Amino acid sequence: MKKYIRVVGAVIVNEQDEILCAQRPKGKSLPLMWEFPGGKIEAGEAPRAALKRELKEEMDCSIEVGDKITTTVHEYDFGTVELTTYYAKHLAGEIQLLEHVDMKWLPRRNIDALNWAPADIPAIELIRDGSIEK
Ligand SMILES: Nc1nc2c([nH]c(=O)n2[C@H]2C[C@H](O)[C@@H](COP(=O)(O)OP(=O)(O)OP(=O)(O)O)O2)c(=O)[nH]1
Repeated sequence: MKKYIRVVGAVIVNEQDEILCAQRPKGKSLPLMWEFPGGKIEAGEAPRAALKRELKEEMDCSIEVGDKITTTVHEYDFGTVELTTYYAKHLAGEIQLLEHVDMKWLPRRNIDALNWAPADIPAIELIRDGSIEK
């Protein structure tokens, strides 16, 4: 059976209604694709706590986690990813790229212009269309 991987992603919105997009490194799964910062939920961990931990580890910043956007399940060749996205606010700490190769703040209406990881597409459409308030 395929690995089932529970992942959380932070949709960080700034005061200009731009969204933080992060580019994955070359040497890992989904090389150079764009994603929301975040990662795997550890055993026994609450999803929002996992998101805060991952943002500290990947970008050395602290966030406030807000409303859930959506949960989607996508089958990759390396496993099945269940991705849950949450709106979040950047609270403190200059964003560092400790795991990503690039980042962009994109206006909400333009976020579908990047080459997103396939699991992210339903969330991207909801965010772009503003179906969920931040
Ligand atoms: N953080 C994050 N991961 C995503 C998104 N979309 C998506 O398909 N994923 C996938 C990529 C990875 O396979 C998995 C996230 O796990 P991770 O970030 O801890 O994994 P990784 O491949 O970088 O690291 P590793 O397992 O090789 O140590 O979920 C997303 O928007 N954000």
